[in-house]
Amino acid sequence: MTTPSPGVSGSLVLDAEALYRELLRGVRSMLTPTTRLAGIASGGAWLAERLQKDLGLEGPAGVLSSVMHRDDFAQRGLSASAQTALPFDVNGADVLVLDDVLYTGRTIRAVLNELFDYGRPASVRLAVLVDRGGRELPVQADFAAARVALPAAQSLALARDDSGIFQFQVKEA
Ligand SMILES: O=P(O)(O)OC[C@H]1O[C@H](OP(=O)(O)OP(=O)(O)O)[C@H](O)[C@@H]1O
Ligand SMILES: O=c1cc[nH]c(=O)[nH]1
Repeated sequence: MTTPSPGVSGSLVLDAEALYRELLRGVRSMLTPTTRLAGIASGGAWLAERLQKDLGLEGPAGVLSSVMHRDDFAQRGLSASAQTALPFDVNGADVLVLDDVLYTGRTIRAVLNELFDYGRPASVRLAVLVDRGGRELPVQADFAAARVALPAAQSLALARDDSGIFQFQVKEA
């Protein structure tokens, strides 16, 4: 699955800032007056925070942690990543979940469980910077700024430099 997208060319060249601009465009087109943003810790939380500002939305974006519902909790245990913080009533909310990378879909399954611990949203949608394929669960993004086929031996994570500019870090597993 490889779809040419802004910021993606050749084997693997990802311009995270170009992808962010594409994500901003996509999320803007998805917004309704009742949409609430919630980013998945940690990469998705930075994204949601920046989108919240760039879209001129009031208050902080929500943060969702996958930690308590991960299916590999027994191996990983509690990590130091951010805790869930949802500055809105989840009951009846239209939640737009943000993440940097969608891979197996296991993180999304875990954060949906986390979200539903806080209430019963009216709707939940998902927007990501990169869908790298490799799904192990029936999960899909409503919007992906790029779709690339990445070898299982590589991992991709969003990072920020000191001035807040996004970069992708590609690591060999
Ligand atoms: O679809 P999946 O196979 O679950 O993978 C995608 C998740 O993996 C990465 O998070 P990671 O757990 O590495 O944490 P991080 O955001 O703190 O880097 C990424 O940020 C996604 O949240
Ligand atoms: O629940 C989860 C989330 C991400 N990755 C996993 O292996 N399990």
